[in-house]
Amino acid sequence: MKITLSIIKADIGGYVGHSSTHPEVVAKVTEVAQAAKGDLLIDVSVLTCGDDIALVMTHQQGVDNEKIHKLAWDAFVAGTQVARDLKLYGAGQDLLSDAFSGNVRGLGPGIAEMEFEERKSEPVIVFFADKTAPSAWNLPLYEMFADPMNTAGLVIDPSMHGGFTFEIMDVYTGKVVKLKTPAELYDLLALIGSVSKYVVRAVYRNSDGEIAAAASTQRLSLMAGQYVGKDDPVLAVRSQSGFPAIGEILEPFGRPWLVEGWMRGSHTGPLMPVSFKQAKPTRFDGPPRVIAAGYQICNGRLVGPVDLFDDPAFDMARHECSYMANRLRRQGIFEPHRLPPEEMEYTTLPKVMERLKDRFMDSGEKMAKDAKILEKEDMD
Ligand SMILES: O=C(COP(=O)(O)O)[C@@H](O)[C@H](O)[C@H](O)COP(=O)(O)O
Ligand SMILES: [Mg+2]
Ligand SMILES: [Mg+2]
Ligand SMILES: [Mg+2]
Repeated sequence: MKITLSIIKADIGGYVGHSSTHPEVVAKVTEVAQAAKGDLLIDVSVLTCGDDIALVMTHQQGVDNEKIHKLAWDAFVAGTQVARDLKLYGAGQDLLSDAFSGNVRGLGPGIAEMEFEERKSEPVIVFFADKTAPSAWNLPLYEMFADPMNTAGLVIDPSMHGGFTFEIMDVYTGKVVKLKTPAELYDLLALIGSVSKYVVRAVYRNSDGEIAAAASTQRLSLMAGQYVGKDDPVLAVRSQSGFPAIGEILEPFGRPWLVEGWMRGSHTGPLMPVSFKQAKPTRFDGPPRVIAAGYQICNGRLVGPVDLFDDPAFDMARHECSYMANRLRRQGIFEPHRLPPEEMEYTTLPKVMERLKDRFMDSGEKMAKDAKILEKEDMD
């Protein structure tokens, strides 16, 4: 049975500020999506992380389907109305357009979709993060699908031994390139290590071309031309029997690393793996959070979710994140905690620079340097 897994997410209003969602808003979004069950949708499950809501949907309409995208859009529009009635913060924040036009791509919401033949048993993990960018998935996807020090199955399991192909997107041009690992591993790392420019869009198994993972790659600031909140990405990963085991997929999150986002989308911070209940970024609007929702898909039905980071085995990672957060917060507004100027292009920082530009005067340094050059030219 061929099914499509579509995850479409948006921030349509925060409670309180940008920290969480309001139950009445989530209930409205759920109600609209549930109404399509048995007709357009086989099943739907609603997840929240911070101030974002994700619709995890199964259906048989294929990817980029207008009806599915419109359903998600309508659910978010209905939820926005509830957020407005409650005067929640940033009601309708990620709905960048007044009207739906064929596809939610480019309209604000994040999308991760994949179509596949449902296996005898189909375990899937949906990761959902708040206060960060799609590039947050670059490092863990590399570890899950290309690093045998993380994923033992790459060495031990014959069905994974052929490796995986990564589809990488340049977020500025929208161009994509496919790189095959292990053969092109170093080329892959040369690209995805540049997290502000390249993001992983999908991963495929080399032996048969089966899709293994799909991620949202939408960069809100590039769509809106200014900072309107962080992208807060989603990622779907298929597991077991020729794909990495659940434990291999979760393992990268046990050793925290730094991602971009956090306060005002302008800082570097650790990505903290948390339970559904702890997905409320409060300290300095963070640190960035990620949840992992496990499902077994049964004839399209989403059996789950299981809260996979609700596990004491991730306590150490959470403590480590708090420790890393303390160390970084000591830097205050100074780089490298605050992102470099190129990354601040879509925030209000350029406006400050513009206001100050005419106040820059020649310093004695430059005049002295110019005088030395003239002196040298005269002597020559
Ligand atoms: O990045 C943030 C929100 O991101 P999000 O809505 O989760 O995409 C926050 O840190 C805000 O930028 C910050 O709280 C300031 O918000 P405003 O007062 O400018 O709305
Ligand atoms: Mg928000
Ligand atoms: Mg958010
Ligand atoms: Mg956001």
